[in-house]
Amino acid sequence: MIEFEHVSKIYPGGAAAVRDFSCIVPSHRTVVLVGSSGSGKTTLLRMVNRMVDPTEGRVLIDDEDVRGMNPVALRRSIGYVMQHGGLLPHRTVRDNVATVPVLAGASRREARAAAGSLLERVGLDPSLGDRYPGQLSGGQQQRVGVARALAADPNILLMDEPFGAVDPIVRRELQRELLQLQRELGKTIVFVTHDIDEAFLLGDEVVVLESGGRVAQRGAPAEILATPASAFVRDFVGADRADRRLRQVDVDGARVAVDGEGRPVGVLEA
Ligand SMILES: Nc1ncnc2c1ncn2[C@@H]1O[C@H](COP(=O)(O)OP(=O)(O)OP(=O)(O)O)[C@@H](O)[C@H]1O
Repeated sequence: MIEFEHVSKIYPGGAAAVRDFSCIVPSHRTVVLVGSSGSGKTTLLRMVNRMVDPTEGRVLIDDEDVRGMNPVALRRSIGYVMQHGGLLPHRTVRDNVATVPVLAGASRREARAAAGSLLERVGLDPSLGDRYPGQLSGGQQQRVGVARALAADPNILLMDEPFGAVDPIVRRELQRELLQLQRELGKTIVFVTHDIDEAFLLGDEVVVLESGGRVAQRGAPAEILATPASAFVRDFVGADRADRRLRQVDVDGARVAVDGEGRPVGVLEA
């Protein structure tokens, strides 16, 4: 479990990036922080692995204040996936995935062998392990980023817009694969995005942020969609969007769901 307890962050000479934010991320669940640019999402995420220390408040992992933990050991024990993969360009894919386990004391041989099965797990042919990151597509690089984050078998995964830089079709694929992985692995995931559809797809709980890390609303996706807490949330989640406003029409005895513009989107089951 991760707990943000009244955290604030004021960067030197800057306004508050985050002000008095509290949130609990239960173990084995996915919490998505969603908000527009500058709402403090990355700052919050980095408080968990101490890449940023809050100016006020505390972050606890399983009831232990991260501030008392060694930052290097902490970072090695938490998986972190960044928007552009963050891969080391001069190391092969296999060595990129093996880096953290080797730093943590695994033998190079063991770690490289484990890297092969991790690549398979994220849907890559292990033969790609001998390439350099620059020789992979954007989607493949992001998969390697996920494999690398999983390499030390962390309980916690931090994901910062991990699928932001790939085209919509590959993005959809990566999202589906993450859902499948999460069903198998049950990590505690904090996922940052500015894409509300991605948030609704992946989050057990979604936290909608306004600027300064202010919580506009939190809850299960269906709750937020059904009862937006403010005009800001209603607008942000597109509650009035035609593709969100479904209704049922009867066609030849079948119940068909159509969107706000009357386009059919599916058939309702009995
Ligand atoms: N190192 C820093 N020094 C000063 N100000 C910073 C620093 N990092 C972030 N900020 C400011 O803090 C605010 C929140 O930034 P943050 O990166 O957390 O937002 P974000 O929601 O992740 O945005 P984006 O979606 O654009 O990545 C912004 O106003 C940003 O300019």
